Amino acid sequence: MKYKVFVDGQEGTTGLKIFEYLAKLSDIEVLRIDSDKRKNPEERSKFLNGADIVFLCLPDSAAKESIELVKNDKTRIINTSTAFRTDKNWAYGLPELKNQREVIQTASRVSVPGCHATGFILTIRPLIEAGILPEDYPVTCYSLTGYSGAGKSGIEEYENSVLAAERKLHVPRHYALQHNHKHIPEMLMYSGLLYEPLFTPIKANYAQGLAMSVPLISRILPKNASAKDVHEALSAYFESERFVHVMPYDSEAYLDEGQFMISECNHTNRLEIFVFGQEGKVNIISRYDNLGKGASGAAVQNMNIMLGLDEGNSLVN
Ligand SMILES: NC(=O)C1=CN([C@@H]2O[C@H](COP(=O)(O)OP(=O)(O)OC[C@H]3O[C@@H](n4cnc5c(N)ncnc54)[C@H](OP(=O)(O)O)[C@@H]3O)[C@@H](O)[C@H]2O)C=CC1
Ligand SMILES: CC(=O)N[C@@H](CCC(=O)OP(=O)(O)O)C(=O)O
Repeated sequence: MKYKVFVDGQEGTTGLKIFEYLAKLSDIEVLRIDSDKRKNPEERSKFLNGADIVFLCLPDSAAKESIELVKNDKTRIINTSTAFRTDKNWAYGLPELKNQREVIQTASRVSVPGCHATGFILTIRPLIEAGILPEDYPVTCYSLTGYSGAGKSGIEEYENSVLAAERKLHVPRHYALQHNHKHIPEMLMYSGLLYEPLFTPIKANYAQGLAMSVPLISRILPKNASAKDVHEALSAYFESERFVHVMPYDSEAYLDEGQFMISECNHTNRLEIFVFGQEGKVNIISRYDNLGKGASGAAVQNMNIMLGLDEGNSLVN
């Protein structure tokens, strides 16, 4: 028997990428809604209720509408938007967190983590659990991302040369400077921190690839923990993970003339964590594809877990 899968938002950035992954799977029958009816609630309702698994790849408001349209107990939902990530009735789809795989396996509602939140939580939570980072540490972090994270309209701004020139988009931009980025609530809830991190995202003129950087200062860590201690704790936590890899300590060999390469995980579901450090200063950088482990890849990984399939199905090249 094949599982029936419907992608609500099939023509958007995340939806299209999920389709690419699903096309490689033989256990899946993809249900396709007519393009001109894709926003018609009545038509969507038939697909939503006829599927075993639904991916919601929609703006928050439309995702909430889809949930209202599901009238049975059978359809299991994977939502890529921010709408339900801190809702206790939804499982948080980050299987690399301790015991989270088991939660996802049996859940009927799973939220795919936000792209910035993914690298942040995977950096902070293991360090708190290892007793290296106190839960009240005043964490700051910044993330450099490609513009595809902004969806169709955001991509259009950058790829339409007239619009891009008008808005001077050739240079990087800080945003959410009022400390109001939509990922902060989930970053707080799942990192184990007591207080919100001070988070600054930066969007730049390239399509794909994200690097989340978290600096730490040893002298305010318990036992003056060093970069090497941080590296050891993260390596132990992710030791047996397939998609999260802690790279060799102080990985000069992975730099290009001393400079970090953001896009090396593009078109994969891989997330790589680097720890750099010197004289009591620790810099942890995770890099991944915002459309891979930051969105569509993570969504498909969750589906594989929910259906009891091999977790890497269609995700490993
Ligand atoms: N891009 C990324 O890197 C990431 C995105 N996300 C989240 O995933 C969700 C989807 O994002 P993304 O794919 O980038 O967004 P896009 O804007 O690229 O795509 C959204 C799709 O939803 C469709 N849509 C809008 N309203 C409705 C509706 N009422 N009924 C049915 N379809 C509708 C749009 O239609 P139309 O084709 O007419 O525009 C579009 O095809 C968002 O909530 C986003 O925040 C999450 C992680 C990363
Ligand atoms: C470049 C860009 O604009 N990125 C988006 C995040 C993309 C993402 O992860 O959005 P969801 O929370 O909806 O999943 C942003 O920072 O708002």
